Amino acid sequence: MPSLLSLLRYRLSRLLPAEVAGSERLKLLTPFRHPLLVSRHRASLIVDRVRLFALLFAVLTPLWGVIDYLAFPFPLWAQLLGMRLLVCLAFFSLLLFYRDQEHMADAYLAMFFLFAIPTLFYVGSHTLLAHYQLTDLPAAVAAGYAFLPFVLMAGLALFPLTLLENLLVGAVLLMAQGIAGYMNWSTLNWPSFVGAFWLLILIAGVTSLACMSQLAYMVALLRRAIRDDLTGVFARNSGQEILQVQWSTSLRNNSALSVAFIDLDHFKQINDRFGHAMGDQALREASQRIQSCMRSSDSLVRWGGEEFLLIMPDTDMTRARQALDRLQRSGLGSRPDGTPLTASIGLAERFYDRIDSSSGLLELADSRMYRAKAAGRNRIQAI
Ligand SMILES: Nc1nc2c(ncn2[C@@H]2O[C@H](COP(=O)(O)OP(=O)(O)OP(=O)(O)O)[C@@H](O)[C@H]2O)c(=O)[nH]1
Repeated sequence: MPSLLSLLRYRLSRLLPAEVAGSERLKLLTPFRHPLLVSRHRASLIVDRVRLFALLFAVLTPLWGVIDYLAFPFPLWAQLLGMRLLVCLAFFSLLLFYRDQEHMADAYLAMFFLFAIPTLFYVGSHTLLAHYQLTDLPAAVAAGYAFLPFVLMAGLALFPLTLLENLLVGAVLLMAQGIAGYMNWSTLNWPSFVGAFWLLILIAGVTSLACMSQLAYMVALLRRAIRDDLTGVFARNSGQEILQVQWSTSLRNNSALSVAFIDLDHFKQINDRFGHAMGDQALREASQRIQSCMRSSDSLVRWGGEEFLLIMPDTDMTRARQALDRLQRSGLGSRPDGTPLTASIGLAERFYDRIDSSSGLLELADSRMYRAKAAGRNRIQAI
């Protein structure tokens, strides 16, 4: 029995892409606590997909007018064409003029526009079609208008969304379809409508899986691109991006921003005496120790070989100093000979040091780190 249970657990765990680490799996469920870079890249990917969708719809919507012209009497086809041209204009405007700032709020707004435009068209076209008694080919073409929610639901699969986001959008689409049926907007008869509604629910389920697996691959690829292989903390390139974002945020919110350079002391000796593998182990342990003392909003970056940058948003000099004192007390691990591994730390803060650029803040923290080295190592230099 236990072996059956463990087999089941194993099989279930294999349903998720293997690239996604255990701790990352929760990120597939809700958008909360996504790391800054994941949110930024996800937001810009979603807005790019919205643009792709908008281009596709902007081109296809007026083209369908030819079929309306062949199937429907005048003035129905002309009224529908008028609506289609408006929709085309709205999609082109979304494609050309929507500006995103790599925030999830922008991504949600872009998706809202993308889905609102066809929804308005859906309501408008059904209101119009309801005034005509259509039979044969015109009735068959009119039935096609009922399938727009299916196109939207399936199109959702293009986006890297969490389960919660997907359920919310899916629920709105299902609700809209339900209301359309209740108000008799649908061009389908009741039995066909109910069958179609079930189909829409099934598509919603498949779409959720597609969205989550897209997100899973995005998170995994991003981790590889932005993380340092050895320690798992942010690599230098992503650290520079994070610093830029945090600097802009601190300017916008008029909030504190502290950065600290942490350089391990006499690290070369570990490599020279005990070998590179032991050096690697010491680097991994030190980075874990630093991370365990940080807040979840702080970012740890491996800036160079044995040098780390700690970025602490919303943290003034006093609180940053307290955090680093705590780190020094808890230690950075031990060297292979059992003696403590120490670091020289240079700390700078935007308001306290009256700094007006992110590069100035970095330079000051770096120069203070060198002063900590010169003053005898294993210390924090904050002035
Ligand atoms: N094992 C290992 N060593 C590394 C890695 N990256 C850099 N190093 C080593 O880190 C050492 C840094 O040496 P130094 O710049 O002289 O610094 P230090 O010995 O810590 O001396 P101080 O900073 O002055 O206290 C070099 O021996 C590098 O080879 C790495 O990924 N793994």
